[in-house]
Formats: sequence, structure tokens, C-alpha cells
Amino acid sequence: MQSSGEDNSKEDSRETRAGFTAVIGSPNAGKSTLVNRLVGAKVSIVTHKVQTTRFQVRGVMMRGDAQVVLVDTPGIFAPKHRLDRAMVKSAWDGAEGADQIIHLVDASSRSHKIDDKITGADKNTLKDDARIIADLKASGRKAILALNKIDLFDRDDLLPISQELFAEGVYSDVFMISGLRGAGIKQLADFIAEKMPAGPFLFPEDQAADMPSRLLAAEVTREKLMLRLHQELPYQMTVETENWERFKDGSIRVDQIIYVTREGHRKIVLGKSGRAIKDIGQQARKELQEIFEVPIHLFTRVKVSEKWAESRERFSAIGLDFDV
Ligand SMILES: Nc1nc2c(ncn2[C@@H]2O[C@H](COP(=O)(O)OP(=O)(O)OP(=O)(O)O)[C@@H](O)[C@H]2O)c(=O)[nH]1
Repeated sequence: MQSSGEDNSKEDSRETRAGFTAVIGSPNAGKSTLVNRLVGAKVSIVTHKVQTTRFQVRGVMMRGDAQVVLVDTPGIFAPKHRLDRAMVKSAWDGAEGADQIIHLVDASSRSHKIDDKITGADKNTLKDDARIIADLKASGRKAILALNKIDLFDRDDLLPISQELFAEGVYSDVFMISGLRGAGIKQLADFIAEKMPAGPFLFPEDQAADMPSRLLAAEVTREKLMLRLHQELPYQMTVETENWERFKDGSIRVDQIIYVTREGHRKIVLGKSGRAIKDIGQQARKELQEIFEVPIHLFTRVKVSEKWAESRERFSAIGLDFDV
């Protein structure tokens, strides 16, 4: 159609960029705080209270015409199984520099450089960071070093810490930041946005801010499905949050589709007289209310489709495996 052709060319003239940035670091390095800073206020609703490691897109940062999907990659460097190793390897190979890695280091775990005092927690953090550095060395990839919590230090004291880390030879750039107070965040955000490859947005722009909430909600429902039906159903099943609507009274309406591959699986998910899906929905709604601390109206539908395979492929191509 003539008119839609015109619309498309208008769309095309906007040069968008989009890609993935992994934020890695020891527990307590400040990953959630940093992601919230980069993305904006809306994500914090997701990250507080939740075991954030269980889902892997942490946030979607919009900056000008760039979209940066901030991801966790637990196990990206330490895959347990051979199959995982192969997948991780192909994910990195396929990424070809399109992805970036931010290694977030808690500067306070290294303050013994200044005061000679080292705690047990510091020791664990140093061990975690040493492992990440060793893995970066082995992978041959360069990361961005973000030295965090600089608000706790004098600038002069930070220099020996950053120099020592940079000497490891695994970092391309160094940023001194405070996720909590905001120092250095604008520079870091501009830098990673600038590095995104040209291409269409990975998530619709108007949904980007809600995307982590949508994914988390899908993950909660999937967990309830697995808990109830793991013996009857194979894992070929995915949950998608197709609609996420906030109302003025604070409540949220969530519409989800559960995709299964066979009619027989659909019947299992529904259960006798719809009992199974009803229980699963109730449990999911309860947990979502606890997470978001507002009333949730959850509507689920079950569809037979190959769609799960498509989305799995799309995400596993960049090393995310939220469906197994
Ligand atoms: N002083 C200071 N504290 C910070 C900063 N960033 C984070 N923190 C604190 O460090 C603690 C851990 O922060 P989180 O963002 O939860 O760190 P995380 O463990 O990497 O994130 P999760 O993996 O999601 O748990 C919290 O108490 C934060 O308030 C910072 O820039 N300065």
C-alpha cells in the first residue's frame, strides 16, 4: 500500500542503534543500583525484593536513538555442561563485538590498598573478581571496567586501585562511578550507547521501560507452571506477557500467553475443568502482588504454537537462555 510505504521510509530514515551490554560483577558490587540509574526509575520496582539473577534482562536503556539491553550473564564464563559451553562460545563468537561487557568492581572491597584492613567479605569479592578477570583473559575479550562506589573515597586513593586493575590487561576503558550518587553515570551511559551497532530496536520503544517487568512476570508464571506440571510436560513451553497496563489506582493488568507445542500439552496446562490453569494463575498473581506491591489482575491464555521455538532461537543467539 502506498501510504504504508511512505511510513516505512520515514521510519527507515531514523538511524537507530541497538545491542546488548552485559553487566557482570561480584554479588553486592552494585549491579542493580547501576542498572536502575542507567534505565531510570521504573525498573527499581522489579529489582527490589526479587532474586534478580533468575531472569536475565535487567533493563532496557534508551538514549537518543540507541537502545541498550542490559543483561546478566550468569554462567556466561563458567558454563557447567558441555552443551552450555558450546552455546556460550557461539553466543560470544556470534556477537562479534556487538555486545559489550561492563565489569563492575566494588572499589571498597579493595580499600585495603589504602588502610591495610581486609575483611572476609572483601576476600570473597576479590576471589570473584579474580575469576572474572581470569575468564576475560581466557576469552580474549576486553571489558569496560566500572569502578563503583567512588563516593566512599578520595579521588587520589582510587588511582592505585584502578591502575592495578587496568594492569591486568583485560579492560579497554575505565570509568569511575557511583551508581548510588550518580557520579560518572552520564559518561558511562553515553559511551555504551555510542558503541551500539546500527540496527532496529530489539524491544518496542514504548514497552522498553516495562520490559523487565514483563519478562519477570512471564518468568513467575512459567515457574508456577513448571512446579505444578513438571512431570507431565516437557520443557517446550514459553510464557509471554503480551499486555502490561498500569491503572490510575496503581493496579496493573497483565495479559499472558502460554505457548505449548501440542494440543495435548494445552489440555494438560488447562487441567480438568480448567483447574490447573486456575491454580497456576492464582499462585502467579499472588507472587506478582508480593513483588510489585500493588493489586495485579492476571489473565492467561494457552496457545498451541511453534512460537516458543522462535523466541528461544532469537534469544539464545545472543547467549540468553530464559526458557530452559
Ligand atoms: N556507597 C555506595 N554504595 C553503593 C553504590 N552502589 C551500590 N551500593 C550499595 O551496595 C549494595 C549492593 O547493591 P546492589 O545494587 O544490590 O548490588 P548487586 O548485589 O550487584 O545487585 P544484585 O545482583 O541485583 O543483588 C547496596 O547496599 C547498595 O546501596 C555506590 O555507588 N556507592
